[in-house]
Amino acid sequence: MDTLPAGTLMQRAAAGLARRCAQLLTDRFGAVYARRVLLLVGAGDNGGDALYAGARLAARGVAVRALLLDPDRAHAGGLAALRAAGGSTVAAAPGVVDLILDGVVGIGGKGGLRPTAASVVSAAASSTASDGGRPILVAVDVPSGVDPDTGEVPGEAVTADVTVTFGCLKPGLLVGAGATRAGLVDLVDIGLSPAVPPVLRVADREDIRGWWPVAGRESDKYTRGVVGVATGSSTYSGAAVLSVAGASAGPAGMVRYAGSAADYVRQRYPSVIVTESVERAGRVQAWVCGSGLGTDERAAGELRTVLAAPVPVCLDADALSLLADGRMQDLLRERSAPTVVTPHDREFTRLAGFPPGGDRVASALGLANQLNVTVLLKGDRTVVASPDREVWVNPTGTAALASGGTGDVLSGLLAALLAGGLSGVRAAVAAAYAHGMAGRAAAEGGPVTSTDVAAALRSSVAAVLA
Ligand SMILES: NC(=O)C1=CN([C@@H]2O[C@H](COP(=O)(O)OP(=O)(O)OC[C@H]3O[C@@H](n4cnc5c(N)ncnc54)[C@H](O)[C@@H]3O)[C@@H](O)[C@H]2O)[C@@H](O)CC1
Ligand SMILES: [K+]
Repeated sequence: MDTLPAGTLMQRAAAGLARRCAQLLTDRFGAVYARRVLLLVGAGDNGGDALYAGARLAARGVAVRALLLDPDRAHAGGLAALRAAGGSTVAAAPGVVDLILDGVVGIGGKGGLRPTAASVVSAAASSTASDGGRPILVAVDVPSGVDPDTGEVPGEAVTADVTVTFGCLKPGLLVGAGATRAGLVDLVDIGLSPAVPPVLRVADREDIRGWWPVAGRESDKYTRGVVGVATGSSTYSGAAVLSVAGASAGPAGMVRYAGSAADYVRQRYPSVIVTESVERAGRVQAWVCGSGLGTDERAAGELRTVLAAPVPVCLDADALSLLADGRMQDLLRERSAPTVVTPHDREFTRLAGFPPGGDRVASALGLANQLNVTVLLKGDRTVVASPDREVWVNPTGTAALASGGTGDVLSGLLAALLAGGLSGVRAAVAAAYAHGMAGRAAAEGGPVTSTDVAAALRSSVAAVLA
C-alpha cells in the first residue's frame, strides 16, 4: 500500500463505483446516456470518490450535477475532473433525478448526519426520477450517518438501495441498524489486503456445506451423534415438539427426549427415545435445554444436570432466565465442553446485565467473554461470537422468523450439529444459516408459524447441502 500513489486507490474506487451506477441506470432506464445523476458531496475523500465517479459518468453522456455541502472544502481534484468532463455544481437538488450518489461521509464520519447534511439528503431523496418513480440511491462506501465499525445509527442517516464499498466489508454494513440502511452491498476490490484478518465473517453456503457432518459408510446411529433434548413440559409441550423437530433435521443419528412432555413427544415422534428426566436419559453427545422448561426448582435441577454433563450444550429461553442467577453462571464458567447460548435481546439483557445496544458485535463478544460461552445473538442479522473472539454474521435471516417458537427449532438443530461434532461457533453459524433458509422457504406460502419453519427445515437443509 505504501508504494501506491495517493490517488490510485481513489481512482480504483471511483471506477468501480461508476461501473455499478452505469449498470443500475441501464437496468432501470435502458441506457446511461442523458440520465440525470446528483452527487451529494461532503468535505472528505468520500466526496472525492463521488466526484471522480461523477466525472466518469459525465464522460459517458450522463447529466451530472454536484451539490457541495461545504464548497470550500470539496475535493479539488475530483471537482476539476467533474467539470472537465462536462459536469456542473448546483445549489439545491433538482426536481428530476434518476440516481443519487451519497458521498457525504464515509469511514471518516462521526455521529449521525449533521442537520444541514440531513436536510440536503431528504430533499434529494424526495425528488422524482424521469420515469416518475423514486431515484436510485447509491451510498459511497457506507450510507452516511451509519457508524461503519458497529452498524449503529445514532441519528439521521441515508437509506440506500445499494452501497458500493471499497476494499473490505465494513461491519456497519453487515449488522444492526446499519445493515438495513445499506441495501444491497457491493464490494469493489481496490487492491488492498487487510493488515489484520477480518473481525467479522459472513457465512456462505460453501462454509456450511464444508462443515456439515455427513454420515459415511462406517457410520451408525451412535457415531453420527445422539442429541438430547431437555425442553418443554406438560404445560409447554409445543416447545418440546419444536425442539425435537429441529434436532431431527440435523445430522445426529438419534434423538433422546427428557422431560415431562415425554408422552406428547412419543406420539408425534415414534423414533425419539423418551424419558422423564435428564438423569435417566442415557448417553448423549450434546444437549439442548431451556425452552418451555419453566423456571421452578425442578427446571433448575434439570439445567444443573445438563451443565454437569461433560458434553456440548445449547441453552435457550428458560435456561437463560435461570442463568440470570449468578450461582448458575458459575457452573457455566466451570464447564470445559462447549456451551452455546441463543438469546434474543431481552434474554441477552437478563444474562449480561446490559442490553445489546447499537454495537451488537461488541455486545455479543462481551457476553461470550463474560460467560465463556459462544453467543448466538438473534436478530435480522444474527451475530455469533465465541470466547476466542471469532465473530460471524448470518446473511439468511428473514422477518418471517420473528414468530413464537422458531427459536426452539433453531436450538434443536444447533444441538444436533454439536452432537455431530461441530464446534460451538460452527454449529451456531450453520444452524442459523439453515434456519434462515427454512424461514424464507416457509414464507413463500404466506404468514409463517414455527410449525411451518420446522416443516421446511429438512428440505432447506437438503437444498443447502445439495
Ligand atoms: N482510506 C482509503 O484507503 C481509501 C478511502 N477512500 C474514501 O475515503 C473515505 C474516507 O475519507 P475521509 O477520511 O476523508 O473521511 P470522510 O469523507 O468519510 O468524512 C470526513 C468529512 O466528513 C465530515 N463529517 C464527519 N462526520 C459528519 C457527519 N456526521 N455529518 C456530516 N459531515 C460529517 C468531516 O467534517 C470531514 O470533512 C472512505 O470512506 C472512502 O470513501 C477511497 O477513496 C478509497 C481508498
Ligand atoms: K457515504
